[in-house]
Amino acid sequence: MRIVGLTGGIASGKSTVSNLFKSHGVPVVDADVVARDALKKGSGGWKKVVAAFGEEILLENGEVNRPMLGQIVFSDPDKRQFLNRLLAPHISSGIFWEVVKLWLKGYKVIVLDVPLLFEAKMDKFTKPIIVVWVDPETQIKRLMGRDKSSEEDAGNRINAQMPLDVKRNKADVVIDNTGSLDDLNEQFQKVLIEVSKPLTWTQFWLSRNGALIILASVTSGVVLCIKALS
Ligand SMILES: CC(C)(COP(=O)(O)OP(=O)(O)OC[C@H]1O[C@@H](n2cnc3c(N)ncnc32)[C@H](O)[C@@H]1O)[C@@H](O)C(=O)NCCC(=O)NCCS
Ligand SMILES: Nc1ncnc2c1ncn2[C@@H]1O[C@H](COP(=O)(O)OP(=O)(O)OP(=O)(O)O)[C@@H](O)[C@H]1O
Repeated sequence: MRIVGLTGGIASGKSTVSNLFKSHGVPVVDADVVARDALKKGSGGWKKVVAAFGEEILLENGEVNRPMLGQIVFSDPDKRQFLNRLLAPHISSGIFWEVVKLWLKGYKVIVLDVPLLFEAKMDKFTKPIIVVWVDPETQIKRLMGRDKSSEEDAGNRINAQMPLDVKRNKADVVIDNTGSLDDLNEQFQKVLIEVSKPLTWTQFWLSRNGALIILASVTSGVVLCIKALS
């Protein structure tokens, strides 16, 4: 299986590119969705966040007040690192299981849409790595437009990530999304051809057996736990 990395800056257009992949039948694992699940009321991530940030971070219905938590962590790098450390194991295991499910369904190509692919060092599991780039003026304009946020809030969110130019230099493929949606679609069609090329025999062997070894390890771990508990 080919695991394609899709990343970029906040509001650079990753979800827009993800939707193009999905509309062409390529499944996408969206790290933002996984991260949202990891913060759902009662989950392991939720418990850690409530213990760390206090019950004042909750809405009346017990869910995390996301805008409030966002205000806190995007204006304070230490608190953001702290939140990242709390949620990272839940997000990476959530992504792992989504990948396993798609692999078991027989998909040959899947896309991981992970805003913090480089920051979280998940880039080593994906090939090729696609970076969706936009120029800084367009990025802040689109971010403020989409989230109805102030220039200060949008700037804080942009500065919370590795600079987009640095990400661009680490990419195997760059999609420049500064232009129109038609421009984006034109670039996407070339990328789609590239990522749909069959794997070489070596890549195929490594991906198939790598996944089998991981599955076997997880299964034997579960069996050992059940034996130890019984
Ligand atoms: C702080 C939270 C509650 C704010 O929620 P909110 O609904 O306002 O934003 P949302 O989750 O939709 O994220 C929007 C974008 O912000 C950026 N972003 C999110 N978390 C982070 C972070 N920790 N560091 C830098 N950028 C981030 C991403 O580009 C993301 O696409 C939320 O972002 C969160 O739980 N973040 C920590 C989990 C995480 O690292 N998510 C990114 C997945 S790799
Ligand atoms: N080429 C384009 N022309 C005009 N608007 C665009 C273009 N591409 C994306 N947008 C708009 O810009 C905003 C940001 O795009 P999108 O949500 O895809 O970014 P993202 O990288 O997924 O953001 P996030 O990191 O927050 O998840 C959205 O409102 C989207 O509709």
